[in-house]
Amino acid sequence: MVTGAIIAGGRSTRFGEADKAVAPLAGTPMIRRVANRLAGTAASVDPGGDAASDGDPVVDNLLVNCRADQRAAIEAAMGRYPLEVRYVEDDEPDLGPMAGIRHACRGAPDDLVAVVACDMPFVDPSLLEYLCERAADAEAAVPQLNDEWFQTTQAVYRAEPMADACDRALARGDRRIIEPLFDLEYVVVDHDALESVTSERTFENVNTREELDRAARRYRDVA
Ligand SMILES: Nc1nc2c(ncn2[C@@H]2O[C@H](COP(=O)(O)OP(=O)(O)OP(=O)(O)O)[C@@H](O)[C@H]2O)c(=O)[nH]1
Ligand SMILES: [Mg+2]
Repeated sequence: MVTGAIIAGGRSTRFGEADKAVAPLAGTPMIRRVANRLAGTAASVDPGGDAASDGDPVVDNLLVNCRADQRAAIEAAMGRYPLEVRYVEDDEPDLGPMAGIRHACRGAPDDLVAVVACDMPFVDPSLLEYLCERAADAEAAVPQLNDEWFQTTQAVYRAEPMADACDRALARGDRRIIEPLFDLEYVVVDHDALESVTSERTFENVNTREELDRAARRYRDVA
């Protein structure tokens, strides 16, 4: 069983005043686009697009991690899902994405946690399925596009060991998102493996208004 965990506790500073998690992307809040892809829900709940998310859910439960002050807007932005959606709030804000992943792993009802940042609206469900397979005999499966860049915010973790590793890193004052990995038995999913299951678009993330506009144009193309 797998929990799909959307990490949304950031301040969206490059985006401006608004919270990018709930910003409309081609008419649908970005976080909902991410959730739709995990939940396999498409036209029925999301008129106007996202054919790419049509299909079976790749997760058994959904979880959203955010700050307490974001919660109401995010709940309003999320769709209705046949899966349970849990909300896990940061106990202390602004500790960074790794602290968000820690909360997600602590709050997940399943042993495996497929983490996706709220600003990755093109996340490919088949990649998440593949990462879950690769994590079968490990504590994490993390994509690596080139020699140094680990895609830690679109990766699969085993809930308890990852939460413990995050706690240890944070306890020694290290907030780097990569840090807990070195404490785990992790599998690197390299470029060739990635190429066989998905395209780099799955990792495209939205940081600015311009990137949101560009993503919206692409969304209309794939819908
Ligand atoms: N829980 C939690 N999540 C965070 C935090 N900072 C970033 N994130 C999430 O991590 C993911 C990647 O972070 P960024 O792309 O830097 O997003 P951001 O920090 O909101 O945006 P910027 O302020 O422009 O850097 C996004 O899904 C964010 O919501 C944090 O302090 N706590
Ligand atoms: Mg940031």
